[in-house]
Amino acid sequence: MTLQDELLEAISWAAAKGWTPATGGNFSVRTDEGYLVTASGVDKTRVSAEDLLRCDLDGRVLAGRGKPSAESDLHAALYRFEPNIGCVLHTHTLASTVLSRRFPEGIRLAGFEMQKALAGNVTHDAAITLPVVPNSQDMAELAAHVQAGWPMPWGFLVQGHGIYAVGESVAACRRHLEAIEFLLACTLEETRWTS
Ligand SMILES: CSC[C@@H](O)[C@@H](O)C(=O)COP(=O)(O)O
Ligand SMILES: [Zn+2]
Repeated sequence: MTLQDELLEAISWAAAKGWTPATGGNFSVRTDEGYLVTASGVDKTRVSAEDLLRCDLDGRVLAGRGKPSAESDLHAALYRFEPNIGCVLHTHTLASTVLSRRFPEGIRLAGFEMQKALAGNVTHDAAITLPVVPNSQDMAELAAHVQAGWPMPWGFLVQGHGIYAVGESVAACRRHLEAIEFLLACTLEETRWTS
């Protein structure tokens, strides 16, 4: 399968899960020349190859129709920060939106078997933190918030906004995104018990 097809499949998968409401979310994969990213404002349940733009690592459009994602420059920054990042998947989910507002200092996870789906974790018996960065419409500012908390090997949450998952490949990034979403759903449920 080509990288483009892997990306399109990942977008359809995330959209089918209901993680991209009202055109929310953006998605990219690293290429030889930079990255391939979703166009801005498209319905992620109906994305096709014509809705992807080719960009260089400075975020300049090399080819493609329409405008790149409003958050394309953040994708570019992530690829520049870490040469091992091969894919960036961003979703707007209920749990990530609510919990990133409730816990802006980061979301502590401990005792979940699913933590092992996040690279570098081999046991449930560890406390890890999912970073949360303040939201901004200015991608340079948002990227600076992310850089200040780097490294973030699985991704991060943007406050009141959603999840940015990263991974070495599309498959690894999908695993991180799904694990983060599952761990957040568990945490949201537990937060309800205790509040
Ligand atoms: C529909 S609100 C979400 C947007 O503001 C943005 O955060 C987003 O995820 C999608 O923007 P896009 O420009 O389509 O990539
Ligand atoms: Zn978004």
